[in-house]
Amino acid sequence: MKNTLIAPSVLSADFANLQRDIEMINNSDADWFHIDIMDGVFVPNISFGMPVLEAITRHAKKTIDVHLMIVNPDQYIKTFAALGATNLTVHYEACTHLHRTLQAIKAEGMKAGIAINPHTNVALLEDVIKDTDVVCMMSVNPGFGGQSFIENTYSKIKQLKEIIVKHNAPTLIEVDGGVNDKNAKLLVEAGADVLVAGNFVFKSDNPTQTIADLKKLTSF
Ligand SMILES: O=C(CO)[C@H](O)[C@H](O)COP(=O)(O)O
Repeated sequence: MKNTLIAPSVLSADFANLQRDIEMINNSDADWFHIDIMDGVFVPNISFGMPVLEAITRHAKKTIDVHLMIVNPDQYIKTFAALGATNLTVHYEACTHLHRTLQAIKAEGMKAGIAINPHTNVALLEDVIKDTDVVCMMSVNPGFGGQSFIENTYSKIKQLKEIIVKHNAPTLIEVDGGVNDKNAKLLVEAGADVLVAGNFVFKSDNPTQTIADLKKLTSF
């Protein structure tokens, strides 16, 4: 039985009612809180920073999956560890010494993740895959929620899964961007382990039910 992990993206939450939305996730079938940190440099958007993350982790009762869409992520590893991040994911495209960055994340007691943009070939991860706990595969261009899913993601997942199996790596495949009820099962069949969903969850009439439906749809 495949137990797919569901990670609602807080980026799409109602920030005027953030505690309400955090409690919704706490009480739902979701597995992770997906936290999108954007600096306005690596991506053309600024989301939120440490004060908001501190407020989230004060109330969140599930895995805190932090996705850094920032330049110079090495500068902030200790900060996010202190704020309670469970997973810390950096962008391949933002790291000069990626292997060292992964080691630094683990040294702070966090799971180490690598995110790749739609244009980045998964083969570039082969030499660090055994050191990687999560690969966050962007299925939209990073920076905004509510974008359309990029279709070649399926083949990238299959290619990445082959690399993970070849190296007997502990790596989870997380898909981030444009996930919905139309592509979720196909993504899991291609090899995805974790599905990030922002707008599909938070813009629905009943986010709790939407999460439950996604979980049921992808656990088979
Ligand atoms: O990383 C992100 C944007 O850069 C978001 O997590 C991603 O887009 C999820 O939002 P949605 O499900 O609405 O696409």
